[in-house]
Amino acid sequence: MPIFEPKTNTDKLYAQPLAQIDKFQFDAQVAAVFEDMISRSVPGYACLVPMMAMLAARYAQNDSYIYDLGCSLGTITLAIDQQLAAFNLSNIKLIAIDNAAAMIEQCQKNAATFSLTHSVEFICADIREIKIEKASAVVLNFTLQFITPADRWILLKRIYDGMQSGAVLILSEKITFADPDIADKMVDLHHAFKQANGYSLLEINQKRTALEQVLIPDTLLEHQHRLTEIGFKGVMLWFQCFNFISLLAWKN
Ligand SMILES: C[S@@+](CC[C@H](N)C(=O)[O-])C[C@H]1O[C@@H](n2cnc3c(N)ncnc32)[C@H](O)[C@@H]1O
Ligand SMILES: O=C(O)C(=O)C[C@]1(C(=O)O)C=C[C@@H](O)C=C1
Repeated sequence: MPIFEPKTNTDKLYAQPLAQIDKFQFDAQVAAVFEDMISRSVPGYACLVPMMAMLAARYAQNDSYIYDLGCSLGTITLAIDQQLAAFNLSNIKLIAIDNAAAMIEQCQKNAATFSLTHSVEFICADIREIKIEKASAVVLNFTLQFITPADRWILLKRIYDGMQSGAVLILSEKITFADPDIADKMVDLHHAFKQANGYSLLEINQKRTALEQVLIPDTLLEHQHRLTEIGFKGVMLWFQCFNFISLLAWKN
């Protein structure tokens, strides 16, 4: 019995043997099955979405912006819009950004079916190039891992500089481990999770190859050191399921 039942188009992108495995990219084919793909591929995703939205809503401030960087289909943004209702805030704008045109198009269609209670802007752009300002909460949900490692520090520093006093960064990532035994066990458990959700070994292996040079995970220690070095006052691990984690980092 799968842990998650597919809600939309089922992801079969790697179900057949491929003569050549291209680098994974967030194109129209991926956007069409993304909801199913991420739910069946990221352990804990179904729990992460409402909890991250709750965290963002908890730290949101009046007259500020909340950013969802690498928003894909806008799942987190829509969840934040709902969760804000409990916190009595005014003049909040949600800004959701992704550089994959297919994702932003689908995202806008999704949002149109919701009755949004806040101002929401969807932008198709590279998050390394946009201005970040007046932020009370910034979400990076499995996005930083797709940014070239050399660009990660400066991106996080720009986010930090655009955050108001007391603001938070919620950073979820697939991680790797310094201990090779633990690293192997975590990868094995992640693959078992995928198998339990109906992916075949062929699908798992072909997607792993496609992701190899595209998704480059850091260790938890690397994340913690970088955030502290940049100036975050505190960095707290609030979620972990196998090799998938989420951190809450806050500014003084
Ligand atoms: C794993 S998905 C994120 C999932 C999404 N945050 C969610 O919770 O459903 C990674 C997303 O980051 C986007 N992305 C990767 N690099 C980017 C960049 N430089 N600028 C903007 N978006 C980027 C991809 O297009 C993709 O939609
Ligand atoms: O499928 C995998 O192996 C993953 O690492 C999951 C992951 C991610 O963490 O971003 C990779 C690509 C897709 O965007 C969805 C999920």
